[in-house]
Amino acid sequence: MLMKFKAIVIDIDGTITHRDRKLSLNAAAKLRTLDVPVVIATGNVLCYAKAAAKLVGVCCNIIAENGGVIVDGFDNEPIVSDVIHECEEAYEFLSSGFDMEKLDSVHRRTEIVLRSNFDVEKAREVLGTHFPNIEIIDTHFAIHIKSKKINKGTGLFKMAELMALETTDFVAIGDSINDLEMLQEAGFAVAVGNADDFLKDIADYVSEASYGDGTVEAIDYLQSSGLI
Ligand SMILES: O=C(O)COP(=O)(O)O
Ligand SMILES: [Mg+2]
Repeated sequence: MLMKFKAIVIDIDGTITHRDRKLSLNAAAKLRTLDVPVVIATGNVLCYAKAAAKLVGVCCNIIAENGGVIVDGFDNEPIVSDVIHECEEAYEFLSSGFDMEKLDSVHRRTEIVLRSNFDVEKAREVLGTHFPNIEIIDTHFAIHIKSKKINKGTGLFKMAELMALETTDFVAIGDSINDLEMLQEAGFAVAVGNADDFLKDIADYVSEASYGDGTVEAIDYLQSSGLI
């Protein structure tokens, strides 16, 4: 029997936006029509993700800060992972040698995010083995200093529990490195056309179209194949 997936978990930047982060109206319109719940999973802070979810019209189960912050309902208290201290220490360690500009630091609770204006490879080298639980990732939209213990995959695991679903009940859609674990954890993985090659390699479906139009194409495919 054909597997019917019960929910969708979807990235924001690069997946329901254009290259310049403007919302893809096509993707928003498509997501709004779905009968299955749509969970937003993003590297952005919770208030940004909540506003995006509300405006797109999917609301309101959200995985923010790459899994560090999770909320199941617009007005509920978020679950916040206790991982910021080591990220702060890694940032302090690096900041004397690099010209780093923090983004959204007032609202960010579990990771440090930086503008993409410094040599990330070099920073990883300098970090070396000093912080074994910390990684630096580049989503093409920002640089994240984050705990290795947290990602959108661990976030999806918690969210699935909150929704009384299995992670394999989800279709996951994304575009970059911070979506990797989520796509691996989900029952069906979609990479949009602009996605990194390593994401396309592990995806069950790779859209020809890029950005928001890639999401529309993938959802059309899921619907016409009876997968959702
Ligand atoms: O926060 C980022 O760097 C990218 O955000 P995204 O996870 O919504 O693509
Ligand atoms: Mg993205």
